[in-house]
Amino acid sequence: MSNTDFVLAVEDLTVSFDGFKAVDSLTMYIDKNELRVLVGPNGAGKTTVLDLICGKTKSTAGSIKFNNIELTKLSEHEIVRSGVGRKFQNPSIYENLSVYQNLEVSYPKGRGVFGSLTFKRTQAVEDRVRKVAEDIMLTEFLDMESALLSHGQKQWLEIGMLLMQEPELLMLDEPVAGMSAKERDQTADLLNRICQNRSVIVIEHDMEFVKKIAHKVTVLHQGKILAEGPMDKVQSDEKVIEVYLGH
Ligand SMILES: Nc1ncnc2c1ncn2[C@@H]1O[C@H](COP(=O)(O)OP(=O)(O)OP(=O)(O)O)[C@@H](O)[C@H]1O
Repeated sequence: MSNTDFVLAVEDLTVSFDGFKAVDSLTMYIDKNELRVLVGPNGAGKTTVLDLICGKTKSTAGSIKFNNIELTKLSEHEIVRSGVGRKFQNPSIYENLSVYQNLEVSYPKGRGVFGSLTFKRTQAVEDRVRKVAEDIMLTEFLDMESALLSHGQKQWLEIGMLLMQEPELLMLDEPVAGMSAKERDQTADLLNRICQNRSVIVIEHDMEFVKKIAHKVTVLHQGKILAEGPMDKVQSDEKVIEVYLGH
């Protein structure tokens, strides 16, 4: 069955590593402007699902359709160009560049990191940098060297660098790890803002944070879906309590 009503349709997705199925016949649909959170015990397959969607890992079977384009046949670069952004756990920003420059180099038609003499700082780039800086709460820090930002601000900057490319699907792996309580709240607000015009998939263990952001939660266990639905329903699911929340 091919479904065209979803931004992302994952169907019967499987990946085996030497016979071990890290993701096992997974079927999941993500709506336009949905914020979905993947939870589950260590080793459940959460990171592997994101690796499969962004093309870092190739599937053994099944399909991943993004706006009805089959992603399993595309390279990582082609997947990025099709509108999928992925943030890994550790921020990978250019520490010696300013916040402004980090955002600027992330603009799809912007200059490369090593600079291009022909690059002109167009109004479109400037406008986009300022809009994204506002979204990620770094307007006051645009001229600051990025190395001087707090850990949380570096995470936001990396989210901003992805936003510069206007992805239609953004995937974030444990975005609040290592953040203060205040930064977690600010990140929840940030994610609630950015999913207003794109879909977002977040992997997260902090259930208080999940409550603040999730439209729906998918609980993975041994590469399969154990439960899926709104947070309150998932939280009271006996199977979920037994294998995950009760620990
Ligand atoms: N490239 C690989 N080769 C072999 N095994 C792998 C590979 N990638 C993942 N795995 C295995 O697949 C399983 C799922 O791992 P994954 O990292 O997706 O889990 P997770 O749910 O993200 O866990 P965590 O919460 O600890 O990050 C684990 O048993 C892991 O060891």
